Amino acid sequence: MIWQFTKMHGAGNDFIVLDGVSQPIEMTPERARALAHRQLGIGADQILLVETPSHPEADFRYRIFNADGSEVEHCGNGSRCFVRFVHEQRLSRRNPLRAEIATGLITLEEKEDNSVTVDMGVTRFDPAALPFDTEGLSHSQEHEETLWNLPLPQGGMVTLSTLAISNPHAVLLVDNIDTAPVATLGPFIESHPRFGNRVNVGFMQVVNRHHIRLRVYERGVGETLSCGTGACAAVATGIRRGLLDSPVTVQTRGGLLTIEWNGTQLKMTGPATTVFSGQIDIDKLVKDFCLKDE
Ligand SMILES: N[C@H](CCC[C@H](N)C(=O)O)C(=O)O
Repeated sequence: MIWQFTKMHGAGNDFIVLDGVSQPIEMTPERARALAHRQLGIGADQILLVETPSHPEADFRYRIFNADGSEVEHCGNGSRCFVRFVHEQRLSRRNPLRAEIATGLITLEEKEDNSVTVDMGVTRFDPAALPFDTEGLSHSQEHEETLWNLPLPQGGMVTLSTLAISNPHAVLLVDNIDTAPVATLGPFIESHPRFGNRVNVGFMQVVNRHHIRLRVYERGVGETLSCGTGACAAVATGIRRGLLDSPVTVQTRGGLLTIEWNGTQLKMTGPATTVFSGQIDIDKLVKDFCLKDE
């Protein structure tokens, strides 16, 4: 079966976007892994699927698959590409759009300056929202935020805060993201047994009260150039810790995002870029992909 696709990125976080409204797309973990594979497939951090909604107030359903094939609750950078794609493909001229995600509705708007603003939906701070097993962990309180101390295998511990921007996030404060142990601590925390659905891991450096630098080791992918929900998680955590004031510029390796948070409403503004469109024989791709030695 031939699928039309469009390759896009939001601040360097890259996606394969599929129109599941005009063409019959049945996504499986294996198909997502094959499409996202950097050598054997098209290559991407996530696959974004546009579908007809089931929610009466939504214009479209927005589904997200990580490079490891896992389907997840939200993708912030992807949501900006989602609305750009819907408009460019003339699936709708409505602006702003309402998209149905796993935990409810989000509102997406293309701005005059070509940026995109997204109302990111529900933000929850209780460990059960992730889920995160805090049994037996020491913790401290910093302003509104609870900081958990996670023991490290080699001794010592790492302090993190946790929240759900629909998807699960753990955020660590570091002095300098360029020397942060993202490659070691990232995977250790991402698949730590205390995180029942795994977790995205953000390393945040506070530059001033309106500016942070951020690196994210993403669940199901690894380190990406940028993570939209990770930027939201870092800013919400920083504000609750009394370190930041809204709005905050989030400097990622892939570009700048602006996050506004008033304690309930979380808004993200940033770029969305279309790189190229193409088509692929999905059955042949999966067949070839399965031949590789793993
Ligand atoms: N890896 C994330 C999904 C993509 C999030 C990120 N690409 C963003 O822009 O929010 C997760 O497993 O929850």
